[in-house]
Amino acid sequence: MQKPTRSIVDKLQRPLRDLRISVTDQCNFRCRYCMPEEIFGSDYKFLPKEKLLTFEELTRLTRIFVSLGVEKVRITGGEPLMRRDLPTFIHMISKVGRVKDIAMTTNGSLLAKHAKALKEAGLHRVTVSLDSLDDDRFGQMNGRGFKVSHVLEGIEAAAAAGLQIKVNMVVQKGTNDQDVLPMARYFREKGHILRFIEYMDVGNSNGWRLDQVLPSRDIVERIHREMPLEPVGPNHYGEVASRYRYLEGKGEIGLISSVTQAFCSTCTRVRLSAEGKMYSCLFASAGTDLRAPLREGKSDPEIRELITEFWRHRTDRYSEERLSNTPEITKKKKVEMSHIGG
Ligand SMILES: Nc1nc2c(ncn2[C@@H]2O[C@H](COP(=O)(O)OP(=O)(O)OP(=O)(O)O)[C@@H](O)[C@H]2O)c(=O)[nH]1
Ligand SMILES: C[S@@+](CC[C@H](N)C(=O)[O-])C[C@H]1O[C@@H](n2cnc3c(N)ncnc32)[C@H](O)[C@@H]1O
Ligand code: SF4
Ligand code: SF4
Repeated sequence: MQKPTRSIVDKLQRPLRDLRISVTDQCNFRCRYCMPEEIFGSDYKFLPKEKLLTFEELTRLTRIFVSLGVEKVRITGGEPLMRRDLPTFIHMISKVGRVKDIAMTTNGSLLAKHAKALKEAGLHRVTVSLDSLDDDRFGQMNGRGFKVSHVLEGIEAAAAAGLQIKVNMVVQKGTNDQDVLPMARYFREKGHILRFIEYMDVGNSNGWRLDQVLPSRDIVERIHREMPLEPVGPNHYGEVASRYRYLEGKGEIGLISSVTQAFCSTCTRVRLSAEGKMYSCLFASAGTDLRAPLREGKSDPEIRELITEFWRHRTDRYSEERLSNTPEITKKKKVEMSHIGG
C-alpha cells in the first residue's frame, strides 16, 4: 500500500493523515477498561466548559491540520454525543475542503436520537462500540447497567439514516470472550463490519494484565472453525484493523491487534484532546498545548509551524516497544483513553 505523499512526515517517515478529535472528556458509561467507577466517581473533576475548545477553534485547527496532510477526521471522546450541538460541529468540519472521511466513534446509547441530524450535517460513518449481546455482561462492562437494546436501536437508526457502520468490540479474556461468536454471527447477519480489539493497557487506571488479552489469532481461529475466513489486504495505508472476509457468502471482520501485532510502523494518527492538547501517541504521557496559542492570538502560519515541528520530532512506537518490554513499559505514566478518545 502506498504512503500518502502530500503530508509532512515524522522521524520514522510516517505521514500525518488522521486527526482524532475528542470533543468531551465526559461519558455516561463507566466501562471498566476505560473509566472505572472507583476512579471516575461522582467527585471526579471533568473539564469545565471554558477549558473546552469551541467548535470555531476546533474547526480552525482542523483546517490547519488538513493543510499539513490530514484527510481523515474522527470525532470521539469521552462520549462525543454528550457534547451539545455536535451536528453543528460536524457541519463546520464538512465545509473544510479536502477532508475525505468524517467518522465518529460512539457508545451508541444516544445515537438513535441524533443519527439523522448527524447524517444531514455531513457525517459519513459511525463506529459503535459494543462488547456483548448479553444484557448482564454488557451492563457490568459499561458500569452503568445500560441495555444492549439501546445500542442496537442506535445502530438501526444510524443505518436507516444512511450512515456507514462498523462495530467495535473490546475482548477481555474471562470477561466477554464467550461473546466473540455470538457477536460475529449477529453482525454478519446484519451486514455490519465487526472489529475485535485486543484489550489494551491505555491510561493508568484500568488494572490491565497481559493474561486478560485474547490474542487476535485465537479470535480468528474460533470464528474460522464455524465460519471459514480468509485474510484480505488493507483498504488504505496504515489501516489499523487486519481484515478477514467470510469465505461463504458476504461479510468481513477486522482485528485490531495493538498488543500482539503492533502497527506503529504505519501510524499516521494525531490526537487532540477536548482541552486542546495534541498527542502523538495513544500512550503518550503529555500533550502539547494548542489552546493557549489559539487564545493568545497566534496566526495560522504560527500554529502550523508548531504542529509541523511537533510532528517532525515524533518518534512514538509504544506498542512495538511493549512487545519487547511489557513489565517495564506498562508502568509509564499515560494519558487516559477517555481524555484523548482512543
Ligand atoms: N495502539 C493503538 N490502538 C489504536 C490506534 N488507533 C486506534 N486504536 C484502537 O483501535 C480502536 C478502533 O479504532 P477506530 O477509530 O475504530 O479505527 P480507525 O482506524 O479509525 O477505523 P477505520 O477508519 O474505520 O478503519 C480504538 O478504539 C483503539 O482501541 C492507535 O493508533 N494505536
Ligand atoms: C475511549 S472510547 C470513546 C468513544 C465512545 N465513548 C465509545 O466508547 O465508542 C473509544 C474506543 O476505545 C475503546 N477502548 C477504551 N478502552 C480500551 C482499552 N483498554 N483497550 C482497548 N480499547 C479500548 C472503546 O471500546 C471504544 O471503542
Ligand atoms: S469506552 Fe467510551 S463509552 Fe466506555 S467509558 Fe470509555 S469513553 Fe465511555
Ligand atoms: S502505540 Fe502510539 S505510535 Fe503505536 S500505533 Fe498506537 S498511537 Fe501509533
